[in-house]
Amino acid sequence: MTVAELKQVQTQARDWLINIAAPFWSDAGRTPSGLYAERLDRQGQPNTEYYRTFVQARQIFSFSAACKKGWSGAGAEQVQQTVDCLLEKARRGDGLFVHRLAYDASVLDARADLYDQAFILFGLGAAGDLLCAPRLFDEAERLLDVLEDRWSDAAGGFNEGEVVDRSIRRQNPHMHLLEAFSTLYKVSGRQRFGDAAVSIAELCRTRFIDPDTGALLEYFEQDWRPLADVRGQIAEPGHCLEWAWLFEGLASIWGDEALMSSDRLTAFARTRGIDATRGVAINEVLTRGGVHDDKARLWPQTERMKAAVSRYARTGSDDDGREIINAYRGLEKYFLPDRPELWMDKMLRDGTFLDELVPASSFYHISCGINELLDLDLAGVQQLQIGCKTAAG
Ligand SMILES: O=P(O)(O)OC[C@H]1O[C@@H](O)[C@@H](O)[C@@H](O)[C@@H]1O
Repeated sequence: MTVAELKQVQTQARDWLINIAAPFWSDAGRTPSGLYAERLDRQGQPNTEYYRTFVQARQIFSFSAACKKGWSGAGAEQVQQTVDCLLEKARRGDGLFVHRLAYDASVLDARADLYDQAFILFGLGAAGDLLCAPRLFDEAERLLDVLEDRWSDAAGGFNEGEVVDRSIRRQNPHMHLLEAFSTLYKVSGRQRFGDAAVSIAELCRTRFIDPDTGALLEYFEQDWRPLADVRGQIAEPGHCLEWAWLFEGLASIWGDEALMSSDRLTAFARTRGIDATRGVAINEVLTRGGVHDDKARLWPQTERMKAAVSRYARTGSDDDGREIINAYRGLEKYFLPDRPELWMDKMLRDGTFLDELVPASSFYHISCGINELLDLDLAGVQQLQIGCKTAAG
């Protein structure tokens, strides 16, 4: 692995984001009511059945990121329009946001879900930053007030709300809360968001991570003990790497705890969760050994890349550098060969893909991964490597 190879991957990724994907997705299926497309067919035509609020919030992030990376399309105007639309049409009287909207932005499913609220917080952070609008950070604080008041749980973390089965608890929405709080802290500097991020990180370290293997567990009892059946053994390599990336970003306020957890999560995912034949990160393994779901969705590839990039910036190691390239090459397999602005989501064991609509929701994963990659300061890493060699010699 050479720095030239990493530079080449950065150039390819930037070109894909700025010249191929952002211009296409900002236009295809955008509704007059101010919503981004939810799903497209493989000819690029939208399916208008429903619009999930968390996908809108994810797109707000994606287009904000593309603008910040130099895309000069209609990004900021659209972000403003979609944020306004969500605040006006998707917010309930109690301050929580609904689950689904219709094509005209009327409410289709008024239930509130924690995962959705996490992405609303995240989108408010990204939009507040792009539009230089601190009032959007105020809106995020308002939503956090409601979550703390209504859904915080005595055993730690939050209840999941009105959509999912609440007889079990899951780490997943908490991971996205950490992502949202970290972003809001970074862009607003408000300590409240930093404190909220650290409190979720502590919950992960003490409850979600299996002390024996270092893997991230998924499913829990109400008091955060892992479920006694096989679900309590499931680990998703993509999530292990997603948390590792979040922890790398949290090191400045959480210190060594963050880096130690990232090291263990990454080691588990890389040893157990990569299928060398297909060159991709797979969906699910079991902590006691064995694979639980050998399909490989698109998003674990971007988490593999994000973890590798953030770690490479810290370690400068060849292993992390090579992982960046392997992860990007794995991700490219999901782009349609004749229409690279579109993607497939679920790779099967034989390397073929399920034939389904193209989910807009994956644009968030890809643009987040590319954003991280483009932020990588290769000259800085080279300085770090020289410093390490000098110290060792
Ligand atoms: O299927 P979509 O909505 O694109 O999400 C894909 C995945 O994103 C990740 O960040 C996690 O939240 C996963 O639990 C989720 O399945």
